[in-house]
Parts: sequence; C-alpha cells; structure tokens
Amino acid sequence: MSKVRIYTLAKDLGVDNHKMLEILDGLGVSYKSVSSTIDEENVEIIKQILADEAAEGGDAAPAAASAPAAATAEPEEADETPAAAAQADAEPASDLPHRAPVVTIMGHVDHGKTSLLDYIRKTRVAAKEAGGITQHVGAFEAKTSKGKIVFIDTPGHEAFTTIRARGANVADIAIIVIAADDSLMPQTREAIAHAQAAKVPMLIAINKVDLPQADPEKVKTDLTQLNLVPEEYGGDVIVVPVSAKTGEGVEDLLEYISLTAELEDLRADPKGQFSGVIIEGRVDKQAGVLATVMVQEGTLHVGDFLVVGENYGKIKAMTDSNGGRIKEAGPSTPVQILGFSEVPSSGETVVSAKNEHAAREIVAQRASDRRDEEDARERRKAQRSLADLLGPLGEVHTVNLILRADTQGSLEAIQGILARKETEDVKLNVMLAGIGAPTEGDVLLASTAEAQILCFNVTPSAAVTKVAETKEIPIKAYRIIYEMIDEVDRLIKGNLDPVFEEQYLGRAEVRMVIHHPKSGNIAGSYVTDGMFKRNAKAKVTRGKEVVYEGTVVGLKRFKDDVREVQQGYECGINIDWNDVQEGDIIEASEMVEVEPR
Ligand SMILES: Nc1nc2c(ncn2[C@@H]2O[C@H](COP(=O)(O)OP(=O)(O)OP(=O)(O)O)[C@@H](O)[C@H]2O)c(=O)[nH]1
Repeated sequence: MSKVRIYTLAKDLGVDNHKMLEILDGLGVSYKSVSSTIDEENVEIIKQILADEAAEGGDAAPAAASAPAAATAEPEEADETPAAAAQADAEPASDLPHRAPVVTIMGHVDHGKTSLLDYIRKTRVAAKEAGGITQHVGAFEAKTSKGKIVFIDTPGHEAFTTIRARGANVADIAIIVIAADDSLMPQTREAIAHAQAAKVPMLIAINKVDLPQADPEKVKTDLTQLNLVPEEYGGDVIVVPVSAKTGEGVEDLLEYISLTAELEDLRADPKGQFSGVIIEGRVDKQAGVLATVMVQEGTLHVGDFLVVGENYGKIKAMTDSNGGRIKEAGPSTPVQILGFSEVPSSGETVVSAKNEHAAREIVAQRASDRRDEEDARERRKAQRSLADLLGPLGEVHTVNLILRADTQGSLEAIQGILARKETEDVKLNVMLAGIGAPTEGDVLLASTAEAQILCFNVTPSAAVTKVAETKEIPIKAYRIIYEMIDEVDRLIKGNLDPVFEEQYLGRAEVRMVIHHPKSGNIAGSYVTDGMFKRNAKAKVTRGKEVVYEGTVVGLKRFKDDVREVQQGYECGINIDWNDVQEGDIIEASEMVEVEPR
C-alpha cells in the first residue's frame, strides 16, 4: 500500500477528520493538514488503535475494526446533516450543532469567478420549487455529498470588503481563483491580502486547466513568492486545479471546502438569539423592498420583527435562494425577506426583536446613541474651532499625490511647478510619477495612502475607473496644465487648518419655564427671529445683562426632539442651566468654517 491522504483514510475507516488528527497527534506523526499523506506503517497502527477502541466498546467507529477499506461505512447518524453526522463520533467541542460553511469567491478579473459559481450552481442547485421565481439574491445553497455549502454569488473582493468594512464577516472560507494561463495578477494579490486580513481560511482554485496554454505549475511557483507554499511543495496551502468550463476538479474543490469547514468546526445555535447580516438589498418594482439576509445564529420565522440600523420591519414573506417560499430559516441560510420599508445596505447586521414595541425601542435607542455621537463630534469641532480662533495649530500638512502624464517632459514640467507651490504649512508629496494611464495599483496605493490621482493628457481605462469608483478614489484628468495646478491649489487650501467664525442664528423669548424631571428647567420659548439649532451656542440676556452663556443641549417641539426650530414657532430650549426665567431672551449662534484668508 502506498501513502494515503489523511482525509481519505478517515473516510475509509468511517471516522471524522478530527478524530484522525487526534490519533496522529497521539502518535506524534507530523502533518500539515488533512490532505497531507501518511505512510503505510502508520495506517496499520491507526487501524489497530481504532480496532482496539471498538473492541473496548469505545466510541470509535465500529466499522473500523472489521472493514478497514469500507469506503461506504457511514458513522451513526446523530443529526440530519452529513457534516454533523461526520462529527458524531468525535468528542464534541461544543454541544451546538454544525452549520454549513459560507464561501466567497475572489480573484483577478476574467480568471473565472462567475463561471465557477455558475458551474456549481448549475450542477449543484436543485431545480426550483414550483411557483418559485429563481432570481439573483446574492447567495445560493449548493448540495454536495458532504452536505450543504453556501456560496456568496457576488464574486470579487469588493463585496467582501464592503461587508467587512461594516464590521461583519460573512464568509467562512475564501476561494481564490487564479487562471492557469495568467497566474498571479494584481487583484489576485489584493484578494489574498483581503482574505488574510480577515483571517478567513483560503483555498486556491487554479482555473482554466483545460486550456492548452494552462500552466498550473507556474501558478504554484508564483504562489510561493507570496509565502503561500502549496502542499505538494511542503507547505500547507491547498491548491486545487479546476476547470469551470469542463467541470474538472470542481468535485475536489467542493470536497476541500467541506474538509476545511470540518476543521473550522463551524457551529451555530438554531435555538439561540437570532443574528444575521445583510448580503444585499434592492427594490423590486412589484414586491417592494427585498433584502437577502444570511442567518448566522438562531432561526428566522415569518412574522418576526427585525431591526437593521435605525429601521425595523416585520417579515411578511421569506424565500430561500431557490425561490421557494419558506416559513423558517436556520443558521447559514441565505433568505430573501419581504418586510423592510427601507433598502438595507450590504454588511449591515440584523437582529430580531420580540415584538413591534421592542423593535421600536431598539431603533429609538440606536437613534439616540447616534445623536449623542454626532453631538459629541460637533462639540469636539466647536472646541477645536475655539483653539483655531486663538491661533493656528502650526501643524505641517502633507498632500500625497500620484501623477500620471503622457510624456516625461510634461511630468517634469508639472513637478517643477508643484515644487514652487509648497508652503510652510502644506507639503506636496509626489508618491509616484508615471508615464501612461493610471493603473489599479495606483488606485490601491491611493486608497491606502490617502493620495490624490491627477492625470495630464491620459485617462484611466474603464476597468480602473470602476475600481476607483468602488474604492471611492477620485481620478482627475486634465488637458491643460494650469487647470491641474488649480486643483493642486484647491488641495493645498483644503489642507490648511480650518478657520471658524461665530455666526448669529436667531433669537427666542422665554414665555414659561417648564420643569423636566431629567433635564431640569427647560425654557418654553417663542422664536422671534431666525432659527434655533441643537448644539448652537446660547447667550441668555435678562434686561440688559448677559446672565448665561452655554450651549443648546436639547430642542423640543411638543414631545419630540428636533434638530431645528424656525422663526414663528414655539419650542422647548434646554440650555443646561436651571436659572432661566420667563422674559429672558436667548440668542443662538454657531461656529462656521470660513475660507482661509
Ligand atoms: N477555457 C476556459 N475558459 C474559462 C474558464 N473559466 C472561465 N472561462 C472564461 O474566462 C472568461 C472570464 O470568465 P468569468 O467567469 O467572467 O471571469 P470573472 O473572474 O468572473 O470575471 P469578472 O467578473 O470580470 O471579474 C469567460 O470568457 C469564460 O468563459 C475555464 O475553466 N476554462
């Protein structure tokens, strides 16, 4: 018998990979992952251990002793899902049931992400249920011999990054697709960096191996340069050659996904408190707002109240990714929900509430937290403005620039002019000056270094523009040098410390003083001129004397908190001062930023 892979042996002996790794650890056999191979001698020892355990009535798979090569031996079913069944004989790390892995596919443009997803969808998704409408919902569930795998079907790392940018992590495993005829490209590197930053396990799929010019070995060698050493080269990176066109290797890829998921020991409590993440939201002309939610914990039911950001909704209807109507959905299920009134954004977290009242309370609390945060920000700004009024902070600011031009001559001319533009307060740092159109690499550099991309007589390609748009990096192109220089002037101005001036807002007459149990005395007032704003500066005059100067910490119209009140309206003004009296005049002003002179 030659060498055998750990997971193959585990499968043949009817035990799960965890159990197999435990035995190997006990024997002191070293391995990189479950796809590492072990020699015949160790295989025999393992079989013996399992046979002994079975004889002792231990919890090892009973099939192991008598049928070492029983590839069909199934462990006892303890749960409906195959993944859970595979775990049945292991010492449970937790009592929670396993959940299906959620997989995202990333990689360079045209390396075959969409084709791979399409192939898997075509071959692994059961025909839609009668009456269901198959449509793009942002994720789908694939059935495999090892159980369910959920794929996020918006390929590319932009979707991944958007979700991560909101603090959520949806994917458990990232597949990095690399075309065998193209090898590592800039976006491949980016995708790898994103997966690594998110600490999501990665599988490399070398795609397009059907092409005559395919060179999977080159891809593997190139990977080693990124410190990603494929298993066959002694490392621990799983690399699977596939073809999204012929389907070759796709089964192996699915198998590796299941193995990785098993090792990750993904579990969730279907009975626990619900939580989920928005995969995508959109408005359907007929149905209204539709949101795809990935259930991460707990179970969703039609009729549940959900809160996303500062909105809530009641689930009126739920469909699975196959278009079939469902009444409930457990962990790792992508579901499309009808019931929100506002379109939620991808990456927003979703929680459930016991009833409508509780949902409203969560929303009110969030709105109040947000207002507090905004107020705190405004106050910080106001404090900064006072410091500014007292004098400049004297900090030197740097404007980072990436310059692109048609010729070396124009680049030199531009740099010459820019050198004379620097001031004591603002330095210009040309991070890159290149000939030719800006590249995706420039956009990446600009996004990490907060640089501006300025082009002279060159324009970005559509692909680069797309990347720049997703990363919100403006690329500005000019045909006249002085227009470009004007832009630099604007950038320099924008980098000068802001200057603030006090500006009059409005005046109000205090008509009665209302005592509020929490906020103290509130001035029931009538705005006689201009307007009042929350957070405005307040000056209280009694007769001719200024008796108090402070801040408008709260504004109310009847019972509602409001941000502003216009002339001619009554309102409650809370100036955080208890001695306000009927007849006092309150004057409001605010600090506004003005153009530096
Ligand atoms: N021969 C061959 N062609 C493939 C394979 N996979 C994808 N292609 C082709 O490669 C091209 C790009 O494939 P896509 O699936 O659109 O690539 P993508 O990575 O999703 O591209 P973007 O969405 O633009 O980022 C298409 O013309 C596919 O038909 C494959 O395994 N073999």
